[in-house]
Amino acid sequence: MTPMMAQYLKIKSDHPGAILFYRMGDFYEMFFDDAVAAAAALDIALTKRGKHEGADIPMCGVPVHAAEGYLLTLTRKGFRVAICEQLENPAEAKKRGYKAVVKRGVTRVVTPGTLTEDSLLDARRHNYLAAWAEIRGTGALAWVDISTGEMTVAPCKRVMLPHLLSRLSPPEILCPDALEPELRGMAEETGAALVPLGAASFDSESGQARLKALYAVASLDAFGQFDRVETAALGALVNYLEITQKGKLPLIRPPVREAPGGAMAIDAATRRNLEITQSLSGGRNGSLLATVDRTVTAGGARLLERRLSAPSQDLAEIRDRHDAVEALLDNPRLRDDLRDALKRAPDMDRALSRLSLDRGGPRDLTALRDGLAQAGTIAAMLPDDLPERLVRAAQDLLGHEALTDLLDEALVADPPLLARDGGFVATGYDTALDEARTLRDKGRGLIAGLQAQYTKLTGIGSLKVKHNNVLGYFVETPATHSTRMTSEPLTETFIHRQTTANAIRFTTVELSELERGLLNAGSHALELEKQIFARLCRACLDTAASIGHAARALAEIDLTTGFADLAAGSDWTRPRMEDSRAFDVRAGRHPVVEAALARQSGASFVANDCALSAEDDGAAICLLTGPNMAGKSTWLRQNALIALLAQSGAFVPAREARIGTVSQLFSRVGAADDLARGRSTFMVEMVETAAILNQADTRALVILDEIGRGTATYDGLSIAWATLEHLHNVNRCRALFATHYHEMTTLAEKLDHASNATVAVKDWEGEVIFLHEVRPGAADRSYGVQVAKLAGLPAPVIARARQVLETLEAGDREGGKRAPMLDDLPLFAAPPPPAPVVEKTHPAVDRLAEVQPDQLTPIQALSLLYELRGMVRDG
Ligand SMILES: Nc1ncnc2c1ncn2[C@@H]1O[C@H](COP(=O)(O)OP(=O)(O)OP(=O)(O)O)[C@@H](O)[C@H]1O
Repeated sequence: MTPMMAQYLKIKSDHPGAILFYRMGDFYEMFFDDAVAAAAALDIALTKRGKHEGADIPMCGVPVHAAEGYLLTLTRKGFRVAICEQLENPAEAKKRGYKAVVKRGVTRVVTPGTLTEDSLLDARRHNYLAAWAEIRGTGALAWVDISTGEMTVAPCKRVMLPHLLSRLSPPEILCPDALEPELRGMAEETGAALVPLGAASFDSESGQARLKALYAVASLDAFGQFDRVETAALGALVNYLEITQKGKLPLIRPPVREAPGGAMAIDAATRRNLEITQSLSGGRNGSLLATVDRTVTAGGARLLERRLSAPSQDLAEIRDRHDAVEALLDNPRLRDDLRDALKRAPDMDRALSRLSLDRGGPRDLTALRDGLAQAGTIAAMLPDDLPERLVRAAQDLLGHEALTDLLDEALVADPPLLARDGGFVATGYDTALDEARTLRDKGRGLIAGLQAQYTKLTGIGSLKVKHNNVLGYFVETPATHSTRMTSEPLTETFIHRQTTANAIRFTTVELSELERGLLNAGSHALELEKQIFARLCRACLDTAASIGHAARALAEIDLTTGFADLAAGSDWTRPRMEDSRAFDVRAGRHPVVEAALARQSGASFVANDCALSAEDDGAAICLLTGPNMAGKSTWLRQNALIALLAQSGAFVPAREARIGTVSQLFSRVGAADDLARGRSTFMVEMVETAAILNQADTRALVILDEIGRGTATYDGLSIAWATLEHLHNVNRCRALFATHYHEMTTLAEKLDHASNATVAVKDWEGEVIFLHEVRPGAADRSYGVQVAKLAGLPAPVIARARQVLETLEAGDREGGKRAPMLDDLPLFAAPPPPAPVVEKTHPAVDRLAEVQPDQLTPIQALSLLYELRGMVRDG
């Protein structure tokens, strides 16, 4: 075995669960199974290199300069990648002996939850790493976004874990290895990679020690009270970061404990149904988030996603948010100015995080310089008679003059991406650097001057002084001059280096000396720039906490301005929030459907009321019936979204709204297939309904859309019936219930707190016209057949359906004789012949058909002729 392969195998054995990117010069190489897996995942060529134990060693590689793209693909596919770098250059290794292998070591393990590079992240979304801990039946989930430094922990029961995961969608979840089998299915459902760790990672005592060390504090009390299981989850996160970042810990803000009951509870199915951050087709387009997003900064966009994913239940907090939106709504000039200024504020959170991990570049420094300068400008724009929330944000933006002055003085306006090549420190900032640069530039000038000197000496006009990475500086002439150049007296000056097909290359003593001087000056300048870079990074990291506050304040101002802009542009209103169980919306609209209608056809959305206030300790249930396509689902969802938007801090698409805070939001749609989970349509529907009936409290808002439709009519009706009774009598919550079972409308008479509503349509010459108006009362019929006709079902099928429907309805009228009547309808009767296409004939032809020529007098015949001609002329 070669010494290099021995080194590879040793390093690989320390990282069994990751693909090892083994640095060899300008490439990261992969070997053995890693190579096979990576070649398939990355669609690159699999080759071989040497033999191990008699068999070929599979190998593949990616160029270092393009590695980020490949890392992205691998992490998206759920792989972890250990980056193994050369820790010395080959010359240093050679000093140890001819056969010495270059020292290598893993500098970082790239995993889906620990990304920081802009190119690997979506700027407008969070990227969370989560850890689940359990101690004697109590559980806690902790999560951190290392690209922004936010870390949170929440106590959580195991049954509620899927809901929390669906809110955060972390790409990677850590868990104690003993729990892995139980959690695997759950992780797969959320699309996360599950990483089992040994029990030691989750030990609460060591967790506490790790956290204390991280924040350099003697006790965690200053950050709040964390119980054992919460400390265990937080400690596991920190431990994992230590392992993957190889001791270089990112900047992490003190953990925030999310109290149970702080956020409106929304489970995974509800999130899917309401298409809050993702549409049913999977993308962001068509979601509520995409429709209401008017933010102009990445931080603002991330905050919006957080707020919509976890609306508040805290009345004071919600009113506070609305106050701020209202103030900016009333001040359009200020709003426009703020938005213009915010557009120029870079993403400081992510820049800071990269700097803390030594992964930053000069552009991260200028992001902080420009961001903090912009923060100052924005603070100056905010008058101090604004609501408390905005005044507080304005204060957080201030106080960074010293750092901005420093960065301003030290950096050029548009620096290069990497610190490696230098060229980012401004002239005039550091005298030693300026001198080194002058020397370097002078050297370049002198070398350029040599060309003229040598042209004169040789008399060869085409002689050039050139540079490449292999030879450095050299003199080149066309090959035709080779004899002259390699004979006396020119050989006294020119030393031959290389002959190519067309040219011949030389060096000279003078050129080499100048080059050495230039290289020395150049590397000295570079060294100085690197030192300055490190100093500037330290200066930024020393004030990291207050930069973080400024970044958060910018996000808050951006979100508030965005909400105000949305309210102004879309005619939204401030909801009146109460500590009650009111739900009274006047002229409400569905923001996403309204926007889609405006985009597609320019049609306007019909606004509808919803009076669903619950009194005393009773329920408030509205049973909605109405034809297919009338707008039932739209109405149901728009009311859920109005509650969600209101508690997120936004205004709502309605003329007026009075809402008592909602604790839990549930939304279910009957019968959506879930083949991936191997459950039948109906099973899914029932599991989800059961979850609501078991959990909904009196402050919940429940939306059930055609529950029961996935089974036979009578079973479905019975289940829907019993479900509604349970919601009314036991859960006693606010609920909207849409159904096609008209039989259920009688329930409204039987139950005290239930009412009927319907969506109006007009029947016009057998065609259905949708009015989209929700009114009190029950629907008379479904118009399913008419809707089917609109959808283009073949005419014979429609005709047959009408026939069946009439028979069934006749049976109903005669008192439940449904079955016998159906028997009368031969099931396999030949389909009725297609209705003959009746072409409308001209009235003149009809008139002519009536004529009996034998009974006409000549005069009558003549006048008939005139009459017919008249009819034809009139058209
Ligand atoms: N208030 C409204 N104003 C204008 N158009 C509307 C309104 N409500 C719904 N629509 C339009 O009608 C379409 C159908 O609405 P929706 O899906 O809510 O009907 P539905 O009654 O639930 O139908 P089904 O019973 O077949 O599921 C929507 O896609 C939308 O284009």
